[in-house]
Amino acid sequence: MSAKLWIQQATIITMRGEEDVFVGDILVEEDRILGVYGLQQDERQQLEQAIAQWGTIDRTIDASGMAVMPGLINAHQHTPMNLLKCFSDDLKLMDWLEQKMFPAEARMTPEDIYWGSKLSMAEMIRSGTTTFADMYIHMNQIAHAVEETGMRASLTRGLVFGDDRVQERMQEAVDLVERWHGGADGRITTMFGPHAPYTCPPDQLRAVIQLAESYRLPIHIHLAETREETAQIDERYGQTPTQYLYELGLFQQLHVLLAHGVHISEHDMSYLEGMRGGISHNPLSNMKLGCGIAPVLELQRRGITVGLGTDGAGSASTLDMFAGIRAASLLQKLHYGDPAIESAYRFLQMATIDSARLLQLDHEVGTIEIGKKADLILIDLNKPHLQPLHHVISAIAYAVNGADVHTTIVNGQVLMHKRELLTLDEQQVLKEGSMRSKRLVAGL
Ligand SMILES: CSC[C@H]1O[C@@H](n2cnc3c(O)ncnc32)[C@H](O)[C@@H]1O
Ligand SMILES: [Zn+2]
Repeated sequence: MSAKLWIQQATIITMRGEEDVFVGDILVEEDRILGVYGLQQDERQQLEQAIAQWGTIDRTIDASGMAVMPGLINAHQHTPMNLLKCFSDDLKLMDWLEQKMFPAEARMTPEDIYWGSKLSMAEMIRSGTTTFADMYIHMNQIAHAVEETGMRASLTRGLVFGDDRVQERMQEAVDLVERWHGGADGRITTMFGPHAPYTCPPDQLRAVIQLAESYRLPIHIHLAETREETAQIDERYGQTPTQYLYELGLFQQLHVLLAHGVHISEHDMSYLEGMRGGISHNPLSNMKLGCGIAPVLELQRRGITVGLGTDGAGSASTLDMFAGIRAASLLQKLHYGDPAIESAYRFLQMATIDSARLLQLDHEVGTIEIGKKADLILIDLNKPHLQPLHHVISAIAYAVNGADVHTTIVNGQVLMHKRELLTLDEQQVLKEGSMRSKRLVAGL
């Protein structure tokens, strides 16, 4: 249960500035950070006073030899796709979707979605992700899984149009929003989710934009993932995918979470400049599907927020955001042929506070600050691949793996401690996941 938690003697990485790294203690009361204390004498006195006022303490965690940082925020995911991981690799996006994913998804029952999303949540909690943005079907099941696991999530009913079930799908999107926005003690928020320019014709896209505007909620959509998408949208509408969304008015009022943004030209960027929201960069998925390298640094130079996601495990094969951070950084070094092109710290920001901005949660999570939600991870640094520790930020960006996460806390609740999952029956999740995945992929 959330109550009074004292994290002692950690290397605290607040993500409020590159130099804001120090050894100290954190007090958590209920769901929020009550205090952050360094080793200076006055801060020690403040800590002692706070502890004295508390009286009883529910839990102390000795975090010496560990780093504590804000939980990672995966800005683009399809959680149930963990059931479809590593069964159909080495295909191009459209072939992979049409020949493998869509047919497997057509077999998915609500129970499959529930267990597939729980499998992803187990993997995320284990690897230090505390919040994720999800776009999928049967979202009620995912919301229940979020409620039970204690994670924080932004949920979206993905809308693929192309048959006569448009109204039914729109209604499901509305039902999700009405039932779950602000649910699970405020840990769940929602968005509207037209899937992509190539699966959403103009009339339907306009209808979703109107809906989102009437609910004052954001939109989550795939954009400009492949060259094929650019060619297809050009053929249909004589526009780039970014221009297509711009001309439909997507960027006028709404906060928009764009997934991928790989094929965005200099000219396209002028459509995005000043937009609310931004782009989830998903380097693992982009590399695996051979999509290309997103112009991350150019977008950021134009003031467009770029956060970090994995995409579903069906394409990324892993939900380990530390692998995503490393990939994002190495890709840009390689792309520019310049190892100094961007700092390690900047990529950690993308996975924390910048992703939080994309989910409109930056007032609550993404940094360690008094009054913010206690979404924290402890990383065990006392390992051969992390020692000697010259520079903790470099170690986290280039050498830490999800398996180094020792403790995961969301909303003040400890979800994993000493690598034991506390809100999930891991054996049951593994068993259900493996059994269900066999049926979904049989013959595909
Ligand atoms: C209708 S729910 C979401 C939908 O998105 C599909 N999907 C998974 N990964 C990607 C990707 O990289 N690009 C586009 N669409 C993707 C998933 O299979 C679901 O059908
Ligand atoms: Zn996706």
